[in-house]
Parts: sequence; C-alpha cells; structure tokens
Amino acid sequence: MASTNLTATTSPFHWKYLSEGAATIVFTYTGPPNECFHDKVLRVRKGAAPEDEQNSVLFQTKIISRLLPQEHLVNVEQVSLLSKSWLETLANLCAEKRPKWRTDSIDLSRNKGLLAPNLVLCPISVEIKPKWSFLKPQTTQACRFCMHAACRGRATSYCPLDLFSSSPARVKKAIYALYDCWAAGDPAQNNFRLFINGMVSPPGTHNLQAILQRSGILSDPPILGEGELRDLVVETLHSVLVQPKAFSLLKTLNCLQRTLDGVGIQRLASLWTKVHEKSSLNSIPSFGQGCLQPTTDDWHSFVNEYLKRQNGPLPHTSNEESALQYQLLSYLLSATFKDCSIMIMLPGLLFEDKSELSTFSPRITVIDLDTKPIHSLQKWIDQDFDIVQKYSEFKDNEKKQCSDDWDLQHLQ
Ligand SMILES: O=P(O)(O)O[C@@H]1[C@@H](OP(=O)(O)O)[C@H](OP(=O)(O)O)[C@H](O)[C@H](OP(=O)(O)O)[C@H]1OP(=O)(O)O
Ligand SMILES: Nc1ncnc2c1ncn2[C@@H]1O[C@H](COP(=O)(O)OP(=O)(O)OP(=O)(O)O)[C@@H](O)[C@H]1O
Repeated sequence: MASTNLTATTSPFHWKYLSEGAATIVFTYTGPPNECFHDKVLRVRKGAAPEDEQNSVLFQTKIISRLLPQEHLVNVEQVSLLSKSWLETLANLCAEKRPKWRTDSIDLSRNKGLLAPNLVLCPISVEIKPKWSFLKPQTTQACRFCMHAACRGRATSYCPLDLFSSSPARVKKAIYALYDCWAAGDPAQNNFRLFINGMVSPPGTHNLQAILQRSGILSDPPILGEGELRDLVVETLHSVLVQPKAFSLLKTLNCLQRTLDGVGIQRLASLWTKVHEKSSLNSIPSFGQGCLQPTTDDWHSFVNEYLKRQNGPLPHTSNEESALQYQLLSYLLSATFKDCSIMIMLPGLLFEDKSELSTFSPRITVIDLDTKPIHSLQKWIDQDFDIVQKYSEFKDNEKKQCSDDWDLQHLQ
C-alpha cells in the first residue's frame, strides 16, 4: 500500500524537534491545520538499522499487540520521506535543539519514517523508561539497572524493582528517585522525562516552578513552592501507577521481561557454543553471527509457542538446536520490553481539589517497541560480562541489595 509522501505535503519547518533516543529522532507537527498530521509525531531513524519501517509497523501491530493490551498501544503508520534535501533541512533545523552528547544524525539514506499519535499533547506529561524489572536468579543481590548505573558512575537511588513492586510505598520511593534524578540534571539520564505544553523540559536546567509559570500553568505569584510541586508530581504519578490498569500493565511488562529473558544471556551463550561445537567443523561463530533477523512469521510462531509455555510446561524436547532457536528469539524479544518507555498524560496534575486525583483517567501508553537487531547478542554478552566484572570490584558497602517481590506477589 502506498504511504503518504510527507516531504511533498509538508515543509521541514512544520516539524519541531521533540525528543530522541539512541535510534530515532521525534518531531511534532506545528504546520497549518492538516488532519493527517495534526496531533501526530514523526519518528525518523538515525544510524543504519536492519529493520525497515514496514517491518516495524508489522511487529507492533501483529506481534506486540498479542502481548500487551491494545489500550496501552498506539497505531503507528509508515510515511514516505522521498526528498533527501527535505531530510537534510530537517536535520539542520533540529541540530541546535539536540543534546550535545548525541553526535549522530538522521539517516539521510532512509526514505521512510513513522507517524504516531502525539502522546505529550496535554499540559503535563511524563515519560518513564523503567528498564529491567527483575533480579537475575542465582546472581548478585543488585539488579541489572543498579549495577549498570553504578558502573557508569550515574548517581541515582532509582531501582526498577521498586517501581515494579506491589508495595505502594516502594512505587512512591521509585517515583521520588526518578524525579530527583531528573531535577539533579544529568543530561544523559533517560529514565524520566517531563513534557510541559508538548515540549520536553530538559533535566535540571530550570526549576519546575519557573517552567510552569512561564508556560502559564502556574499562577504568578505561584501558589506552590518547589518542594510542594515535587510532592504534587510524585503524588499524582503515584496515584496513576497504583490504579488497577497501570498496576496490571507494569505487572505484564515485568512478566514479559523476566519470562522472555528465559535462561539468561550467559546460559544462552553456553547453549550457542554447545550447539555449534557439535555442528561446526571449523571455529565456533561469535554469538548470534549468521542468524537472520526474525521475520513477522518467525515472531508469530515464536509467540504461539511462548504463550503455550506460559500456560503450562510443554513436553520435554532434547533437540538443542530448536531450544537454541526458541531461546534466541525469546531473549531478543525480552530486550525490547527491557528498553521500552511508558508515556503518561497527567491531565489532572494541578487540580486544586486533590480528590479529583483518584477519579481522572490518564492515558498510559507504551512506546519504543521495536525489534532489537539480532547482532546485538554479542554486545549484550560482552556488556553483561563487563557489568558483572566491574561491579564485583566495588567494595561491599558500595553494593546495593535490590529486592524482587515477584514471588511474593504470586504467593498472595
Ligand atoms: O543496554 P542498555 O541497558 O544500556 O540500553 C541501551 C539504552 O541505554 P540506557 O541504559 O537506557 O541509557 C540506550 O538508550 P540511550 O542511548 O542511553 O538513551 C538505547 O535505548 C539502546 O537501544 P538501541 O541500541 O537503540 O537499540 C539500549 O541498548 P539495548 O540493550 O536495548 O540494545
Ligand atoms: N508518540 C510519541 N509521542 C510523544 N513523544 C514521543 C512519541 N514517541 C517517542 N516520543 C519521544 O521520543 C523519544 C525517542 O523515541 P523512541 O524511544 O521511540 O526512540 P529510540 O531511539 O528507539 O529510543 P531508545 O534509545 O530507547 O532505543 C522518546 O523517548 C519520547 O521522549
């Protein structure tokens, strides 16, 4: 099916830089009224990625929708970007707005992008990138996120296991930690983003009181001080996240991450070696080398089997090759859920009457649900080795004890 040619119907000046991740830059439409682009964002890829946009749309609409409730997903649609000079202008226009530490740029060789609903349209929206929700069995007492943060020298008291906990007090602790880390201003922190009137508020560069006053959301002189605003943001988010729908979404994400992680990256790499020792006459290929990126059909078959296994154990198979194939796809899919973000529109944030907090129904959407490239397997095993190794060199009193209450939740 032919997709809209965005470069013929809009000007690059109509698209304003919103935000970005490692793989894509996202723009909001600010041009003349146009029902195709009104309330939409454009997502354009940076470096070369194996996936084309059509596969990305299929993955989200046909595969992810079997695993996450539809109400937390958005419809994405492919658009054509047929003019290289249009993309070049867009890249130049956004250069100033981008974080200085992002040195890559739009991939000008791509002629497709994605359109998605703009999820930061209401006065105040929040993005949380929760990361890994579970403690690896039989390993250290610190979770992967906390170990990684410590190894990267990132000061944060945020632990995803608090956010995914069934204890409301721990969820609140996680939100305070996310907010405080944002307020402290590490420009590379990406676990919490705040959007005011559709624009991202860079971490720590201003105080929230000033931002809200400038945007007309908070009166002048302000009725709330900085500390009260911090509490209000945290309380509001907390009331959203402990509501049944959000709680259930977090539980689903948690379950997907931990069950799809399967045997874990180390044992998966051992299985890889074992299978290739038997079958290779020459040397063993590096982890994932020679594997093709799964197709939509491969993902369908995988999810069929995964869902069957979730409903009870399947008869044991001694075929190591098919076990390896299953575990490779499983790990690849777990990586998508370990790296996704949750967008939360907070329409009721500044209600004078706090009782409204418990009644409004905010929109919660999961984004960044792309497939990860299969060639990342080698990166992941190296990274895992590095993190575990570096973290083991920390002094005992610098090491964290993260608490995973998943089993407890399931005994209740
Ligand atoms: O490996 P991690 O846990 O650091 O995650 C990477 C993210 O780093 P983070 O820890 O969130 O700062 C990283 O995010 P940033 O660039 O740090 O914003 C990407 O999301 C990366 O994914 P991909 O390479 O674009 O597919 C992520 O890589 P994958 O592990 O998902 O491949
Ligand atoms: N539909 C949307 N509405 C509003 N903002 C969005 C939307 N989609 C993405 N964003 C913003 O753009 C950022 C980058 O998008 P996304 O996370 O999909 O990119 P990515 O490069 O794949 O990220 P990552 O580095 O996590 O892999 C998001 O973190 C979010 O701030």
